Amino acid sequence: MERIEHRASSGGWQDVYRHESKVLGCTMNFAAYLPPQAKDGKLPVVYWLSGLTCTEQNFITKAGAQRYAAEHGIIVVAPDTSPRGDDVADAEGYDIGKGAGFYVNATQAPWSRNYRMFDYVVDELPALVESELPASDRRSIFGHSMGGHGALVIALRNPGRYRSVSAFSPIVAPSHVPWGQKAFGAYLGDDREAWKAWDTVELLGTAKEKLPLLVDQGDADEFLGRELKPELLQAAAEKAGHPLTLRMQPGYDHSYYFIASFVGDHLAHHARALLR
Ligand SMILES: N[C@@H](CCC(=O)N[C@@H](CSC=O)C(=O)NCC(=O)O)C(=O)O
Repeated sequence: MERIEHRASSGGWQDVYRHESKVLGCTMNFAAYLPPQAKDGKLPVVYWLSGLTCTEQNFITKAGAQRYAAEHGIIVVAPDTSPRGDDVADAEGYDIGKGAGFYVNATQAPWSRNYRMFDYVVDELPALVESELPASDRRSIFGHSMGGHGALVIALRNPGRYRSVSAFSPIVAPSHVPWGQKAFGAYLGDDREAWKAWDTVELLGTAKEKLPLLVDQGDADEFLGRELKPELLQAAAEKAGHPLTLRMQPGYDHSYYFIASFVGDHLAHHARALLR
């Protein structure tokens, strides 16, 4: 892999790397914040998954996470949100195609050729990070909106792989909301049974590991009633006896101003799990 950005930040380094992804069949960028402690040995890693329209840049330039990662001594890795490049399938609209990979493994043409973000985030990216950076195999995961959905689904489908999970304004029931129905119909096809394996509220009923979920949701979020529906997560967690801390945050919208306001709490949550 090649380092394409290298900036001093909070005593460490905010880097961006470029590499050839075998899983996605294209060239990908990902961001990695290396705190000052990284010069002394391997550190745990928190993976951040961004939302619709994002690249690896949104989180590193808007969330202000570097100072908290430096305080705790954890690496933060933020991948792009879809495969990229001129040969990769795309479609009209910000909520499908490039920038909208939904962290699934697509089964339908033309998407199935490149859109395998689940395998990329779960396997290929950590293998690369843990071999090329001073990173251990202690992992946590969090994300926002489409990326919050991705973080929750990935943690629930991979018991034992992550020490903690959290989300900002996640799409908790993609099978039941317009963003998810559009993406899943395209990437996974019309059989709604196949969608259940990629839907947090469905997965909670059969989860093998009761990893506690931390979720922050702004009550002034413009997508709250139509796309996010945290009440469905609350009901599913209660029914399954799955530990959930759902914090409704008064006055906050869907933006990175919201994420920046609480990212310190989320990194403290992950540091407690990763460093004990
Ligand atoms: N109206 C926007 C819709 C896209 C948007 O709001 N994207 C969010 C994530 S939404 C769910 O995944 C985002 O993180 N945007 C990037 C940012 O830096 O704020 C549009 O049309 O673009």
